[in-house]
Amino acid sequence: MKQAMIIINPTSGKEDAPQHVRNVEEVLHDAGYNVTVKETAKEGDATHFCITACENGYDLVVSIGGDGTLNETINGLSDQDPRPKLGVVPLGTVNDFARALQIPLNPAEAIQTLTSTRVKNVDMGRLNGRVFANVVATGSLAETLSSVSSDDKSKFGALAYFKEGIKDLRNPAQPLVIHHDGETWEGHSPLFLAALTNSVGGFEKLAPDATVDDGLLHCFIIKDLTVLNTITIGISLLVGSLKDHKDVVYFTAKNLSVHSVESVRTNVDGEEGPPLPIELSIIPRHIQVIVPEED
Ligand SMILES: Nc1ncnc2c1ncn2[C@@H]1O[C@H](COP(=O)(O)OP(=O)(O)OP(=O)(O)O)[C@@H](O)[C@H]1O
Repeated sequence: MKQAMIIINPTSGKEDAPQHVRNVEEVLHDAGYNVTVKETAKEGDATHFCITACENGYDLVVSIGGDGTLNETINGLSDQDPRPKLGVVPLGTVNDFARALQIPLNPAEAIQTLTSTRVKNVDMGRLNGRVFANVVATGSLAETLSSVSSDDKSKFGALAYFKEGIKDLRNPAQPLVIHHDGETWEGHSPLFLAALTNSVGGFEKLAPDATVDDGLLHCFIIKDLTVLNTITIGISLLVGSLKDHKDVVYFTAKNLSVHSVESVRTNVDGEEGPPLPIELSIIPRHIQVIVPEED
């Protein structure tokens, strides 16, 4: 019999993960899986559960939670061989990974897609020793956006980031040095983003050219943030033209590093990451993710 592990974070999003578990168990059981359920109690649990699943030859791991739980799950999967397939039931407040893969944001619909026969080989990013699935952000605005509360994200969706971002106008941009593919960008920036997928912070058109298997980091440097350009940058973010904004530098890369003479923090897949310096690279088409059948 095939083996599946369900990894569930009971605190994700609206904290309604436990009520979906029975449904996931039933769907997977009907599809011929023997199912083990593991509930996380703290940071790092999802990674450890996932490593155990790999070591015991599981065929499928399902992450039920937000992008943070997903990040921990892929950190358990990434260095194992062989690796189970990954299923995702998005229950967080943002769910960028599910948005990028057209996995339904409605949990009941997402659960039905777990038996889909369609699988996509998805790029992962490496940041120093860890792996990420969606985005790395750094700079003062990234720090401010990290402090957006789950309550606000649930209430206002992606607009919660605008609400918090406006406050950042008071903070000075930080000095960053970014090396990529033999080039260097040096200057002050309130925000540097490296995205693997089109959806960042729930903004599905932030990086419209990014596909989950293109082998590229899509990078944006905001050069300046003023009252006036916050509005125009916000509009470009919504309509999918951020890379063309006059105060934005855009490039793609397979490897890059970011340094600063100041102490600067990062945000990785929506959770606090390590401080600078960071080295980023792509692991192309690394994880097999179950995605909905094509229409
Ligand atoms: N039982 C638990 N209690 C508290 N925190 C937990 C528990 N289990 C896991 N965590 C931590 O919660 C973090 C956030 O979880 P997750 O991303 O799934 O939810 P979210 O923050 O509501 O969603 P989103 O990232 O979409 O906003 C994870 O990175 C994990 O370390």
